[in-house]
Amino acid sequence: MTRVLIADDLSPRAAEIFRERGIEADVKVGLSPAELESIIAGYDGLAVRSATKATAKIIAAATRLKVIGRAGIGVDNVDIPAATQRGIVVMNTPHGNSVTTAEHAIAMMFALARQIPAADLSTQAGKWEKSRFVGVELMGKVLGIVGCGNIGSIVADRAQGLKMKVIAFDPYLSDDRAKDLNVEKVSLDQLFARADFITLHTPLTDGTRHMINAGAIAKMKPGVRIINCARGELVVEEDLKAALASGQVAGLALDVFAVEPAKSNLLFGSDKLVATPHLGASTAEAQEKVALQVAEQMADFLLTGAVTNALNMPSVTAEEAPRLRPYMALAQQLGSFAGQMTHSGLKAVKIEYEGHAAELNTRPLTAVALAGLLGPLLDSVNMVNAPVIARERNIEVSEIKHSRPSDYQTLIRLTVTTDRQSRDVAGTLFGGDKPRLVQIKGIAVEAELGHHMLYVTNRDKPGFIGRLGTLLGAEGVNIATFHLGRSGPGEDAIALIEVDERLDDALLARIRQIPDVVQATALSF
Ligand SMILES: NC(=O)C1=CN([C@@H]2O[C@H](COP(=O)(O)OP(=O)(O)OC[C@H]3O[C@@H](n4cnc5c(N)ncnc54)[C@H](O)[C@@H]3O)[C@@H](O)[C@H]2O)C=CC1
Ligand SMILES: O=C(O)C(=O)COP(=O)(O)O
Repeated sequence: MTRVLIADDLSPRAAEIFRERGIEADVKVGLSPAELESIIAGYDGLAVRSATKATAKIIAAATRLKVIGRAGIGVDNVDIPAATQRGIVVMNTPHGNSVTTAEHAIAMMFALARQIPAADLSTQAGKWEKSRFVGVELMGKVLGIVGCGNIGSIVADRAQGLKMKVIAFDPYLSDDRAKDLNVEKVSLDQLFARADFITLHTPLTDGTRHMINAGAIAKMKPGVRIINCARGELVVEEDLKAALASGQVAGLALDVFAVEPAKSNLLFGSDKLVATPHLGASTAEAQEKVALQVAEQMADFLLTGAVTNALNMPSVTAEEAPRLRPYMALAQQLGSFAGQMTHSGLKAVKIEYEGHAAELNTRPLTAVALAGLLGPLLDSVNMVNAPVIARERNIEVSEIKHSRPSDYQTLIRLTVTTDRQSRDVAGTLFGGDKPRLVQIKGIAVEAELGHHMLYVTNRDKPGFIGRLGTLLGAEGVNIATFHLGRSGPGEDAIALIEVDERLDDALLARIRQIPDVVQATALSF
């Protein structure tokens, strides 16, 4: 039975959905890394929020795992390269909590502007310090948004409703999108120089880690207020502490910390700090949405092969998945056929799609063809890691969709170039769903690939088929199907023979001794 582990505090909807779809769901929140490592081998799926760290060590122990689902946005707690290497799909729910998180950033901005947490404490302590808590108005102030993606854009929209002037730094924000958002695109230095409030909404990456450091703070407007509802490590906490002390930063609102859970932190204790315990995504609405989305996405993938919001493989919609399935089988077989024939250094792979195949979402097909190709050469290859492995090994991969008419209604052709030669193999679907090889090295055949095959190339001479059949019969090899092709009378010929068991090397050597045989190979599919 398919089994999923829910390792963080997800809405109960997630477990319900898994169970409704026939997947066993274990909810085990608060496992230590060692506990998680010791049980993860029993699961096909792992659902997390930000607390569980899916490290390379955990992933190495996850021998059965196929998918990690993040009920939320940030995936910095998942070692994606390690997951990819092991062929595990990593998916998130990119929109489910963005409004909620943007609203938290706006709430934090108000909390800073009017010192609401400190005023609340003082008032409830019976102090009535009206003159201590004089705030600043937001209208007309400049809000600098660093990272204007899903959440940043919603913050921009809400801030405009408050009549703030919104400027943004985001290297990937297009001019058109900035115009649509009514946001002024600026450089990071301009943003630092002009903003009264700065709010961070980038992912944590090597490029964004510690971007708010002493050097950056020095470029900011004196008295700036900073809000971070993205990731703790975007800032250098020590530098912010110094800036709060000097007054360069007048207020700081943090929802996220370098080390979480932040039971203690060097910034704690300042009345200029407003802190929340990573609550950005924590509303009933957002949690319901992300739990539902992640469970649906993971169940779809585990049960149907549909891929939504994956960070390390191309998407396959639920409608496409059944249509792509026979093509996946064909692409895998073509790749595997070529891979089993390839013994020297692979240099390039070309995958061509003709007819109906050219109208499909071909990226997953290319990925599966690569997996088929690399599978016989390497351990643990699947469609998730095959494109990465090909890239790492400098194998040039090209994908071509032909709009020209084809002899076949649908055709996939794989051309593999090695140090020594180029070899191509093409296949189609008979009756819409049955994979058939129709061309090998330019020679037409019509072969269904069985579990065990014998592939022979020979010169087309009378008597060859009889001699081969006699030898196989004498050795007690049962022939299931026999397919022949030749480029012309007396020219190159091929035979693809389905046999009940894989032929051993001794028998292959004897087949190679039959006059006119060029090559004999046992293939398994
Ligand atoms: N506090 C919380 O509970 C939550 C925190 N988050 C955090 O918020 C982050 C952003 O989420 P979304 O807006 O949905 O992601 P997104 O991917 O839609 O937007 C991120 C934006 O950052 C930009 N960016 C990347 N590198 C940059 C750089 N060096 N400088 C400036 N901009 C850069 C990207 O171009 C993109 O537009 C997440 O990665 C996550 O870490 C998300 C949800 C809840
Ligand atoms: O979605 C995100 O990126 C978040 O940071 C939310 O984290 P959480 O699911 O609340 O632990």
